[in-house]
Amino acid sequence: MSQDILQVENLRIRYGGAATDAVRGVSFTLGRERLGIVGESGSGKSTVGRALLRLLPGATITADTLRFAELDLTALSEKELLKVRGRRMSMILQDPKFSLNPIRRVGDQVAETYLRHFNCTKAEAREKALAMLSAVKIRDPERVYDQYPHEISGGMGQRVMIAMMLLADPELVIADEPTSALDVTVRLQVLNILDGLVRDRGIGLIMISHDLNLVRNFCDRVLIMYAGRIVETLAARDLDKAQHPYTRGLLAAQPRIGGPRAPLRVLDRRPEWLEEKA
Ligand SMILES: Nc1ncnc2c1ncn2[C@@H]1O[C@H](COP(=O)(O)OP(=O)(O)OP(=O)(O)O)[C@@H](O)[C@H]1O
Repeated sequence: MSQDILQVENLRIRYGGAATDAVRGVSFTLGRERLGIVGESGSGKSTVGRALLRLLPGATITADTLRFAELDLTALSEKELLKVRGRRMSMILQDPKFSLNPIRRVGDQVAETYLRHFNCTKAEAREKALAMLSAVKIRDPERVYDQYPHEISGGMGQRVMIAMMLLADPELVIADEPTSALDVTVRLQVLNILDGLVRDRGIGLIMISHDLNLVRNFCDRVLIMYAGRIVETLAARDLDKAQHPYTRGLLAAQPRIGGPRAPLRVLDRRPEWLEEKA
């Protein structure tokens, strides 16, 4: 049997009312690895991520295959999805402000994730939540547990979100720009945590990012998306050897610190890149 955690074949997604598909025939597999998805804003990266959790109300999702472990994701009912989301598959978003409930204590929100999926007491869920807050390097978890979201910093909020998403020990984590709002030190800590999950627990990780340096250094493989399609798939270490002119354009458009001053490059876009492959 395949070791892939995820198999995606010919995934198409159209938002309600849109004239064209936001994602147009995307295919890839994910093993127990770190897979980066990069591309400019609007290329469809987040839409692919959300489609895997079927978190796209009003959008039409079709695929020849959309398989997560033994599950056919296209066939799951909403009730079945509730058992999968946050338990076997979870998504870390860029900004904790949109994901934490402002009027509930941080720790209660984390513990609730555990209570929802496991048959345990509130005290056990609290213990689990405190342990996970420590695991994401929150120094005083007891104090943070009792705080409200507005009382903690953005970096801490992001770690709380990550704790919440990892508490139920998921097999697949989709991280959508998880570190772009964080300062450099916290960012490294978060990447270390995610890296440890892949190496020690064998999860599959999808890292959605604009940051080519990040995916080059952190991921095993990279998918490059342009206008709803994957234009190139590469081993992350080979990113600089990319062949597709769009990927080459993305690489060339990165600002370089310390190099000679030069005008920032503008991305070239050609109509033939939009064409469907035969
Ligand atoms: N809720 C929505 N309703 C309608 N169209 C949407 C919605 N969300 C995204 N889109 C459209 O789908 C396309 C893909 O957007 P998506 O957010 O997936 O891109 P992205 O590559 O993740 O961009 P970013 O890096 O800015 O998040 C874009 O054309 C976008 O305008």
